[in-house]
Amino acid sequence: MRPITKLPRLLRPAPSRHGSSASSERWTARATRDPFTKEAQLKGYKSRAAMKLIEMNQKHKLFSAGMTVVDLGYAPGSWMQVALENIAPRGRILGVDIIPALPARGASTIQGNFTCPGVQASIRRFLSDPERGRLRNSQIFRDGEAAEEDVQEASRGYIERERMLGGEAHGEGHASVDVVLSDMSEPWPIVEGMWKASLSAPYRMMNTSGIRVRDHVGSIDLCNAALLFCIDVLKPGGSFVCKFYQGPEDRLLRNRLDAVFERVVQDKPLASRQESRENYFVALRRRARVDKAEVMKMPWTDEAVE
Ligand SMILES: C[S@@+](CC[C@H](N)C(=O)[O-])C[C@H]1O[C@@H](n2cnc3c(N)ncnc32)[C@H](O)[C@@H]1O
Repeated sequence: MRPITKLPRLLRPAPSRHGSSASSERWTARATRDPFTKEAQLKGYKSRAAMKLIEMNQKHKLFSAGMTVVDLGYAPGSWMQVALENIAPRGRILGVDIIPALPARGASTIQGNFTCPGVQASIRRFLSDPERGRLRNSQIFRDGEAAEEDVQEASRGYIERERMLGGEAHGEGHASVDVVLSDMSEPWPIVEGMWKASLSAPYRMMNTSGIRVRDHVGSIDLCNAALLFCIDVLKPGGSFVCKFYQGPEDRLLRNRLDAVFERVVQDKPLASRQESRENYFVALRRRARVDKAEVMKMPWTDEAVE
């Protein structure tokens, strides 16, 4: 294979205002050698993170055609690309991120902090609409003429349309999601390079602070928030993938996941750098009956668990 000497802009860090810094040169040198970066680039993914989800999907069969997926922390959007490939053409995906980023074609997005109640309310509103971001009125313009029944259909509110679909009402997005993905990491501001950001190559915050305990606790908080959300919106049988940085609270998160899902696997995909404490829990088959209060009441320390 021809060696790749120049990385596409999305897979490169933004240079500093004064040209490339030593750290960005080191980053480029490492990325140029990295087989996962090369493969992601060749396959047209927005980042090498795609290779992690591809591997986890191969092992755990997360996706199938027609599914509804929520992708928490989607930017720049490579997990979204992988999910879309597997759920197309009728499947729907909603990405949520603090930063604005151009979504993959066919995806819907909400920009905001997932831990804010207002953002979660917007997600639920999106999920309670059976169309979930699909174009509603396209059929009206078929052959340039509006059929009367199409006009009537388009003018109905979504609650009425859902009622007409035959009792598929999900309330506030309740239990209508097949897979929740969370690759969120507590964001850390980057202090240079913002001037080069655009929607297709978004300004990206750093994923880790370099302070182990901080990265660990921050990631567990985000996983807990995502797990609570899963209890509300995942269908029985649905799956959840969440990233965390290893540390003493992994065990509690694992116990909570065990209470909500029939099978939980800890995974470190090959594309996840060996030197990183990044790990994933893949939780499969959400149980039908879950008591949210009981799950979140679970003891906080390992000693109390045993
Ligand atoms: C590692 S990146 C995700 C990469 C993505 N899975 C992909 O394949 O392109 C983590 C993302 O999580 C987002 N994030 C972190 N905390 C968040 C929060 N509380 N709400 C929404 N997004 C968040 C960050 O802005 C960042 O874009």
